[in-house]
Amino acid sequence: MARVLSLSRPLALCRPLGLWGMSTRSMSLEERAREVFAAAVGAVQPDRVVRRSLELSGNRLRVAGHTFELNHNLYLVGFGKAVLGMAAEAERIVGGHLVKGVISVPHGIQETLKHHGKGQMLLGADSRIKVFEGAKHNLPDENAQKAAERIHELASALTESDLLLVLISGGGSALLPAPVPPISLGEKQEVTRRLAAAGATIQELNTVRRALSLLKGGGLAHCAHPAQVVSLILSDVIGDPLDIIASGPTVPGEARQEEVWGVLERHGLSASLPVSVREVLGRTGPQRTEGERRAGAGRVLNAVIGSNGIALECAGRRARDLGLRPLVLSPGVCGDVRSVARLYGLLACFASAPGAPPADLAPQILQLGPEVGVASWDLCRAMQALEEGRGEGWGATCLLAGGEPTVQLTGKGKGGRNQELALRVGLELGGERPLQGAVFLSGGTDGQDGPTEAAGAVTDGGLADEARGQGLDPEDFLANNDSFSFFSRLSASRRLLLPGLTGTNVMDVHALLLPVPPPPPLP
Ligand SMILES: Nc1ncnc2c1ncn2[C@@H]1O[C@H](COP(=O)(O)OP(=O)(O)OP(=O)(O)O)[C@@H](O)[C@H]1O
Ligand SMILES: O=C(O)[C@H](O)CO
Repeated sequence: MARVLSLSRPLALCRPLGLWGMSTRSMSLEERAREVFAAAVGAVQPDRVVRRSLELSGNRLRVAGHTFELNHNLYLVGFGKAVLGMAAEAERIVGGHLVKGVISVPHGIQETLKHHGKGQMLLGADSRIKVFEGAKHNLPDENAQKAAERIHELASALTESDLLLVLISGGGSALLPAPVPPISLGEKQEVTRRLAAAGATIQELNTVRRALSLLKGGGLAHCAHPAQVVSLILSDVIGDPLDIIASGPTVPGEARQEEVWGVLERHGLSASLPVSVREVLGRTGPQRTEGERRAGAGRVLNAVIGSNGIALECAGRRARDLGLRPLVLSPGVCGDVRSVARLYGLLACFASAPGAPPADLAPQILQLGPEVGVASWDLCRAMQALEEGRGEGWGATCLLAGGEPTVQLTGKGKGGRNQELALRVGLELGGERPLQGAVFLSGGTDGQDGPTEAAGAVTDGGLADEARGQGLDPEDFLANNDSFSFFSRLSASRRLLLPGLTGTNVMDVHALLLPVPPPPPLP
């Protein structure tokens, strides 16, 4: 088995950002929600996650509890949206031993990071790492394929005394296209595009990609054998599954043909595949011998160095510093934004009811759990903590969650899942019995929500009245998936979350700030 590690104790490095030093008492709940989000994003900055995972002392490199000898035998490859910043930091730490490197990063990213003043995420002029930009619009293209070829060449030339540092983050699949011959890049693009359009999940999409690629599904580790491979992974998938993140190029495992065909059939592609794809999928027998597979796997260390869970833990720390009572619900929230919004609305009612919460609330909350990827156990734990919080004398509770809900796109408006979720939660909080003071924030940690310049939005129960007072009907905007236009036109955009491109991506962060409920009315 390849060694699989998750660095789950990053708390010493949760550094507060932003309005640090300002008296927390003078901050509104909305300001605190924004600070908590900034802390979540700060905790998973590419340079920071690499800094806390690589420790060089003399010629010894320590990674995730393992030590490797460096002797000008280090090579580096990487692919993903956050990889430029990861590579810049890695070179600062181990550059003295680095022979050469190749990374594949999104089209235009160097210019964008420069423009946003993120110089620490750029490589120096004398860098030994060659940068390829490609995969415009997150689709594999010829530039990304060239990068994949260089990465393939570099890995294939390594020897037993070499160490290959692999930097991986979300978006890595599109940035490392190496179709198994005779599949052409165009054919692979077509299969991926059709699967995505048919609504395939990232697990399904990457199950197919692993089977059609030379480098995915452990292919890169296989090429690098007999060198030692160390992968540092910034996860953008719920549950941090190593074989799915960027399609697992350093996670050995044979493609399970039935699973691949199952996905293609489910999404109506199996009867109309290109001949080349059929041929590759029809090949029988293991493509690598068992001995090769075992040998390769033994020299691979995969370490998750940044994830939504880590971002939430650090956000919780910051919430505590800001006088809030942190409560992490789950880093695995998924499902339709309508159900997710309903869940947060119900949890807010549960927390805010004067005296004991109404008896019918807990069953309704538990019933929604499976639809939104949250285990009953986590919901029970959260409800218990909310009840206990009433007697503890803390200020507001900051309920934190993360993940990647989905939006059913039926309209033609401009928006993103975070803005749509925030709008829907705002309406829930202002429902039949408006909840006073509760604030909700939803933001994409990459700083970009859908095709908009915002990361998300902050709302509360006063949203609907505020909008109607300005002649805006929230329901009309929702019906057209037009949440960005809604928030742009409302109160001079003050509810939008606009951090700019952050250079990282561990999916979305949700923060529901719940003030202490009023005491029950006197009998
Ligand atoms: N008008 C809209 N309203 C709401 N959601 C939208 C709209 N247009 C696109 N989206 C959603 O935005 C998402 C795509 O945007 P984005 O690139 O931020 O997410 P992503 O593909 O998951 O990328 P990443 O993982 O890098 O965040 C999809 O979930 C899509 O449904
Ligand atoms: O690159 C990919 O495959 C997705 O971002 C999931 O990691």
